[in-house]
Amino acid sequence: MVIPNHDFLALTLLYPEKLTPFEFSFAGGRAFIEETGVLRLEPECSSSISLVLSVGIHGNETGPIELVNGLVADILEGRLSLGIRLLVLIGNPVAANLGERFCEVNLNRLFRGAWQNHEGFESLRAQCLEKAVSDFFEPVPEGSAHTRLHYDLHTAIRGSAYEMFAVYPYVEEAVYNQEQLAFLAASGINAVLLSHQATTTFSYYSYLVHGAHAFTIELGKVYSFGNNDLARFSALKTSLVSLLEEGQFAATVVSQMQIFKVVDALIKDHENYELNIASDVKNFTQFTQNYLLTHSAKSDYRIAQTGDAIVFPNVEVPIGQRAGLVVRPVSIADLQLN
Ligand SMILES: O=C(O)CCC(=O)N[C@@H](CCC(=O)O)C(=O)O
Ligand SMILES: [Zn+2]
Repeated sequence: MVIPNHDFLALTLLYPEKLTPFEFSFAGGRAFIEETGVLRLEPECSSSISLVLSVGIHGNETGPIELVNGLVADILEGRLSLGIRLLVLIGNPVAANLGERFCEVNLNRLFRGAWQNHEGFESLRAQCLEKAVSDFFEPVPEGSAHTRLHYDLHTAIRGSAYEMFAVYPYVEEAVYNQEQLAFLAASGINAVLLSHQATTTFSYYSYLVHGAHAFTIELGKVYSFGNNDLARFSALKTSLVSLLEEGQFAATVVSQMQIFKVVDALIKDHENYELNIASDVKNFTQFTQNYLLTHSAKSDYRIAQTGDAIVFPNVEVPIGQRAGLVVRPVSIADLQLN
């Protein structure tokens, strides 16, 4: 059996919950469907890079799914010659079929075993995705000369003043990887948000548990299937093609990237929690000191310093979860790079 029409996305959406594993050969390697939405591609040649490309962790974030599905078809049809190990994951096919961010619970809050506190499809899926990543990285010992990578591609609910940006998972020692930042810059990523704490996101899981260079990458605003302008991802596509074919990291100067640190996480603390911004306010919109950003029966949040900005504002979350981040620009010259 092969993937009909080499369309991994169509097969995944046809069998959104379960798929019997199968394997087949393609020019230059062997392909393994391990589960629905889980495709491992092993090149014939030896490789010192293992890359996880995950998309659709939020089901309605379709642009990255279409981008990566095109790359898979290019590999299977011989237009792209695979030179590295690759695991492609379509995260939440059930929610993708519904055009929803998630069904019962946000999948990107369920990693590092947090799925054990929940039931339903997303809980099972987080467990399945963790296993897929563990199995994929297992043959390449951590700390060897082998590079483990995980790029988790998303799109944001709102537009962004920096259209494409990456979330750098929390790094306790605050030393950031220059080669990865240069790769992101060459891929059209304009800004990087330095995470301030441990989380239960997919990229943080791969960083913490598997020692991978791992990032959540936001590729502009969310659109439904068929309505994405894939030309907007052309810089990322070019970088990914040279990584997939030659194992080379595209690079450009990082000095143009805007770096942000997190000042505060806004936690929804009451049913009537309000964000004092219009629905079309973009990510990275800045405020002046003392601006009343959030209000609830339990708390008020005022901007501490002019220039502080909002990212990921969203009050449609359960009480206790993040309703946004307040971030502050920092100079890249002040970061410790290795
Ligand atoms: O646009 C939004 O409000 C959310 C976009 C999104 O899904 N972002 C990720 C970020 C994950 C991270 O912090 O690494 C998420 O909220 O899961
Ligand atoms: Zn997302």
